[in-house]
Amino acid sequence: MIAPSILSADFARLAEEMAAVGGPGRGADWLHVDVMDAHFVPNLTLGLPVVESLLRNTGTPLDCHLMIEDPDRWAPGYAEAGAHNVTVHVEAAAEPVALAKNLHAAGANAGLSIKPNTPLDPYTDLLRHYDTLLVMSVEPGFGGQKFMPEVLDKVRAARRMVDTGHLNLLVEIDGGINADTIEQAAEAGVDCFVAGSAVYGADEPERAVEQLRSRAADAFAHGHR
Ligand SMILES: O=C(CO)[C@@H](O)[C@H](O)COP(=O)(O)O
Repeated sequence: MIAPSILSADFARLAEEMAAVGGPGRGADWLHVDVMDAHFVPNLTLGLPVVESLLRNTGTPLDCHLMIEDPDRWAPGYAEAGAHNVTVHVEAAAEPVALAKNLHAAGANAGLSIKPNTPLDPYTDLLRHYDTLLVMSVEPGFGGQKFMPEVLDKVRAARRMVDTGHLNLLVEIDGGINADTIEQAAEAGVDCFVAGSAVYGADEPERAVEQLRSRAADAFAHGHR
């Protein structure tokens, strides 16, 4: 799956930018929306009122990545608004099990994200309550950063736990994904790739999505033969 990150889109033309990457069946599978509060990360983007408008203007499922403090308080609002997947950071959530239950009760899938230096091991039991694991492959906060291949060990570990039935979730990766880096991520076992600058920085964003998808599919098959 490919989830273009609208962080790299033109914020004055978000409806057109979402349409430019297509939708289910042709183009983007999900649209990735980075919510940043200038506290959990040193950047400020958008919040619930904008997400509500985005939901009214697209049929593509929204994948909301909350890089915010106190997600226990704020994340359920994104689920109630109709986001398909709401991801919170394990480093910020106070009661992640209760939070996942609240997200499910509000009708969304629950995602848990880990920063590059956060280990996976302490959270594997917790992940049984989640539908998505978002492995950050850059320090969260900004688009256009360099991919950190060292996080792929966490992807491989998560993939093994999914393939052996210990976990039941999608493995997602975010940060520095482009035509050069997507193959190693796919070989490690990623299911869903977030890409911002590689999609919205391309001359033809929808074509960039399809190129990423085809490279990932070939590499995934290669890594799991
Ligand atoms: O969450 C983030 C950044 O914190 C990402 O979703 C970025 O939007 C990815 O941008 P690229 O690295 O693909 O340019």
